[in-house]
Amino acid sequence: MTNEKIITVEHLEKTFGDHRVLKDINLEVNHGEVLSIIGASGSGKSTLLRCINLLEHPTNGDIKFHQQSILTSDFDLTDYQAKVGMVFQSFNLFNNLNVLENCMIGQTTVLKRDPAQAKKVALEQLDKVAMSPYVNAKPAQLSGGQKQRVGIARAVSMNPEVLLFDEPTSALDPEMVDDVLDSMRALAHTGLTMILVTHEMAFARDISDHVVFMDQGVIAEEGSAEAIFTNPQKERTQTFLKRYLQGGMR
Ligand SMILES: Nc1ncnc2c1ncn2[C@@H]1O[C@H](COP(=O)(O)OP(=O)(O)OP(=O)(O)O)[C@@H](O)[C@H]1O
Repeated sequence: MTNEKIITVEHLEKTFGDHRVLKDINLEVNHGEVLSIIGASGSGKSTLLRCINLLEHPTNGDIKFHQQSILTSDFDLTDYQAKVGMVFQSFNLFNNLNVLENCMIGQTTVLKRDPAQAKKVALEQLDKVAMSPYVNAKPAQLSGGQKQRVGIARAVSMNPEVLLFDEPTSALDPEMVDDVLDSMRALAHTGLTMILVTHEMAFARDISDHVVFMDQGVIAEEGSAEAIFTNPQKERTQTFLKRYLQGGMR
């Protein structure tokens, strides 16, 4: 990890109708950092992540990528969304394409890589998530965990600077979760900058450099994984984590 800021969120607000979902969010993510965003359901975690890659447009405030606002009219959104990839809870694979094609299409259309190069990269990344035997399979033939590992291989094939994960294991059967977490752990060890929204507390504690606890649209507490999980200062954080422990923390 370095002190080079990749993403900076300043006074971010997001409102849906008259529902203020995000209130004055401020955040910095450094190169090589793994940031986990935790918090109760509905606290605004996914909305924050979706604002960071502009799947949602912020109502107020700013988001900077390498110190440059991503909200200006001349900002190259396609380029940004290639550099800041996303792994979705619901996989978002193309059902009519096979596994290999799913991992090639962004490379050939957005990055303009030639198909041979795109295939080489896709096969390397599929191998890393143990999906090489399934290159010709269609998504419908795969388990949820397998689909998510393809989702990770597809995202990494784009050679992103930052990878966002929006609850990547919450749609999976419990026995599939560990394989996906192992793939994410391996990625974190490569030094990739990662921001994840997760309900997997033990995993977040294990791999995060920085943890943000959200409550009702605000960052209620943030700090190192050690500080948040072993010595939370705010009562809201303590209550949230206690509830998780009682529910059987993974
Ligand atoms: N497109 C939308 N239109 C209206 N309200 C929305 C929209 N997206 C999110 N919300 C609302 O914003 C609030 C925060 O949702 P969000 O999905 O960000 O929470 P979360 O912390 O990620 O929750 P979970 O852990 O359950 O996924 C919720 O009340 C949700 O209903």
